[in-house]
Amino acid sequence: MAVIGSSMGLPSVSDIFASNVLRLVLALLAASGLAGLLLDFARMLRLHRKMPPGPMPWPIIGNTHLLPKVKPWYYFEQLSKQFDSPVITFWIGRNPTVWINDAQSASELLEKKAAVYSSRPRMVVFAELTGMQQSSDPNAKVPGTNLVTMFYGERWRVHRKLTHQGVGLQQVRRYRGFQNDESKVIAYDILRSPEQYVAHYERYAASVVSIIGFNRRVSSIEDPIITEVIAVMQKAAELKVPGKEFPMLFETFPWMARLSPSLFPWIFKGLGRRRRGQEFFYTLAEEAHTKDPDQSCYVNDLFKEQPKYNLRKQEISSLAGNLFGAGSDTSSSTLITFTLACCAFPEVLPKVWEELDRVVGPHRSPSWEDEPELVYTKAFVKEVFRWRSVAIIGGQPHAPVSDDEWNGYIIPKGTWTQGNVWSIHHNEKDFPDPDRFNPDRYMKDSPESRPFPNEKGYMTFGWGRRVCSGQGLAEQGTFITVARMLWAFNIQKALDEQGNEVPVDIFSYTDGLNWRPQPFKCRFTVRSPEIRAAIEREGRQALQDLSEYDGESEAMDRFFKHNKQEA
Ligand code: HEM
Repeated sequence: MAVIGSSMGLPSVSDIFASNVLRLVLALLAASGLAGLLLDFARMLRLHRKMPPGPMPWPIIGNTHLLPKVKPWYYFEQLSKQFDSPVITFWIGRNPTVWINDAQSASELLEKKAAVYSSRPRMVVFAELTGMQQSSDPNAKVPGTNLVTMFYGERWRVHRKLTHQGVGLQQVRRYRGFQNDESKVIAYDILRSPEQYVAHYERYAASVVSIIGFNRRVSSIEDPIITEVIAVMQKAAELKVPGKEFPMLFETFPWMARLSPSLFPWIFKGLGRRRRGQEFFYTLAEEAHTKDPDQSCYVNDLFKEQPKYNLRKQEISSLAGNLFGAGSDTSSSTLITFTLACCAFPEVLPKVWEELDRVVGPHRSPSWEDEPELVYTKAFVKEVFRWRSVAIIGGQPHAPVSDDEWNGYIIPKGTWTQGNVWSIHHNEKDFPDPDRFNPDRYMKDSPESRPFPNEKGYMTFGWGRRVCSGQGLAEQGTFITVARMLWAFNIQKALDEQGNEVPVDIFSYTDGLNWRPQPFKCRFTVRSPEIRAAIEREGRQALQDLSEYDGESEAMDRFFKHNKQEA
């Protein structure tokens, strides 16, 4: 019968058996997939109950569907109010992330328990796929390369120590001379081409770290280190923000990262650029070292330390590159924010001018020695750091090295823990009328001053053991530059063709985790003929003094020419 059936086009017994087996296998696969999903969702629900409050997660996608397209820090501030808790949990895919929204909780968790919150979470895209890796174990199969993303541990300590040898608090006083000179050049440049003020700030910031790192100044706003590197940093900072473009899939299902890169060309194209960037900084370092191995600069120190710490090529590259990556976009964006604040809040200027005119006068610009007497100017600088902090979600996330507890809630080991600096600096309780730029809140006896959990009164540079390595350099440079710009110019809104002021928007910022104001026009008017003469005299002298750092980089020319050809 079976033979007859088969010859008539009916399935044979073996066919029926095979298709039943296939169905069974498929059913088993589906059942085990479903069981896995249910188990995973049960894990999510269990954690949801134990962790700080937040919206109910869905299986697999968590709360991802709730994420706004851009600037999620506003949304997390709202969530914190909605759940009446300064610390909230938000599920990005299958992973819980914790967002800290006020200064007291940030201080309790990230400062007082600095030893616990000293690590970084696993970052599949930004550390593993870029080839940087995160292990802090020097004997790991694939050790970490960059201190910014490295897990807390032995290798991270070596990188942190080396970075501090370059830009630590003890070191940065030595840089005051050329940092001050580069800041004088900003004022001189703005006098001559005020419409390019952003490029002047960027040149200044890049030049300071370039002298520290490579003993070579960045003398032109056309230098590719500005036009290319800062642009790449801005793009990378946008991608790192959880939102529409955040490569959530890889973080949620890390195994996907092992699939062929050709399946995700849009992501891997960007990562390729980043890899080339890593080679680029090594080439620059090697060039500076070969030119003058005895010259005192950071990369020469790194080459000296290389045998002691067994530094790999990629590590030298990342240590040198971090000066630009972490230090140039952040410092220049802070100065752009300062300029916006002057345009939007002209009423704060007369008080700071009164102090600068009294302490400094019109015949020379402010100096480091004036600092103790420039009390209001220092309050002004603090308010610049607070008002629109550049690292608006505190840079990279922290992660606890062991399970932790906060207010009876659990925060498991390795949890992505982010200080929402926007919310921290925008809290009415600590900073009444927070969108108003108001240096008075940093004056001790002012009725607008409020207690804060740290002495500085802001959390712009992060927390605990991962606090910004370049904080001293950035604070000292921002102080001298803001003081000089305030002394030199009346910075105002631009005028249109009819002579009316063009309004500025204090909410119009870029979307990256290092944000800056969207381009806006403004007016720089020198405050007096005596001040103009002083800016010109000091600017010329500064350029002369800085000429010892002038020089071309063939490696850089080659790299950017090659890149242009490839593009
Ligand atoms: C206004 C300027 C700057 C701001 C607002 C800023 C802010 C930050 C923030 C918020 C972090 C993360 C801290 C944390 O995880 O708790 C950070 C880390 C870091 N910053 Fe800065 N930064 C600035 C300038 C600089 C400069 C000039 C350098 C070096 C030349 C630098 C080097 C670093 C490094 C190496 C890290 C990683 C530290 C680690 O993970 O251990 N930064 N910065």
